[in-house]
Amino acid sequence: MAPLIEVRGLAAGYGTQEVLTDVSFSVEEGEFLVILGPNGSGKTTLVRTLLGFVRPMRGDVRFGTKGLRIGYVPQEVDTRAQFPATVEEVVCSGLYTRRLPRPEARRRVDELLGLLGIRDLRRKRLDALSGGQRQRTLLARALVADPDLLVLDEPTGALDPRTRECFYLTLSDIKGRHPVTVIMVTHDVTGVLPYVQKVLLLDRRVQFFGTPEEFANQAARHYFSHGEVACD
Ligand SMILES: Nc1ncnc2c1ncn2[C@@H]1O[C@H](COP(=O)(O)OP(=O)(O)OP(=O)(O)O)[C@@H](O)[C@H]1O
Repeated sequence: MAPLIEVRGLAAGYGTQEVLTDVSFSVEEGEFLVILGPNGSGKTTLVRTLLGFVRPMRGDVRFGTKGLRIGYVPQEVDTRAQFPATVEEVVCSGLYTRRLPRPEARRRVDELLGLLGIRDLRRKRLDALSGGQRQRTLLARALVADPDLLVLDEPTGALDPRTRECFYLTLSDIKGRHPVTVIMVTHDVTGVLPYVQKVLLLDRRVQFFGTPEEFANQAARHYFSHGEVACD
């Protein structure tokens, strides 16, 4: 069977500036891939290229399935910004493109609120939540449309280690119930490794691509010795 996503010889960037060079890797259906790398190494650029927001300069991104449904949680920019919508409204907005009958939409929103442990917060405004609660809301919004692929760009950046662990556990639980492929960018190297099947270490080019076990044996020492984990 063809991989869900296959990236071959990809070069991408902005204007004439090439940020990514010769990037190749693949993601199988149902896998959890984590993208690691120092600040400015091109992780967000790679994610934005996969999503079609940045056009490849060379090479290509191939999807094994047509009409793939994608849920996306972008990098959090301003955690204190005013956001006058409730948790329920934000989660519901993930269904705008789905044209579901109202009872079905309500059922899905309620299921996700329950799964992510934020049902009690449904009438609260997004800007009145803690970082962890807000990330759960955004994850629920991405999941409510039942995506085949979930793309998360540093979803745990603002979370303390315990809340982060909780986030990964919730994600694993959801992956156990819904067959979803996950691609996640993070600086939390040690925390995320137990939950993933593949690791991509990026520094404008692919420095490593393989299993977490291979990463721990071959690449992690090099990565830590360069102090990259310090950016976390
Ligand atoms: N919209 C843009 N226009 C021009 N250059 C950009 C743009 N976005 C990112 N860049 C540049 O591309 C390079 C890679 O940035 P990118 O955000 O992909 O890295 P990153 O690995 O996600 O970084 P971080 O870990 O800090 O989030 C940087 O040099 C950045 O300045």
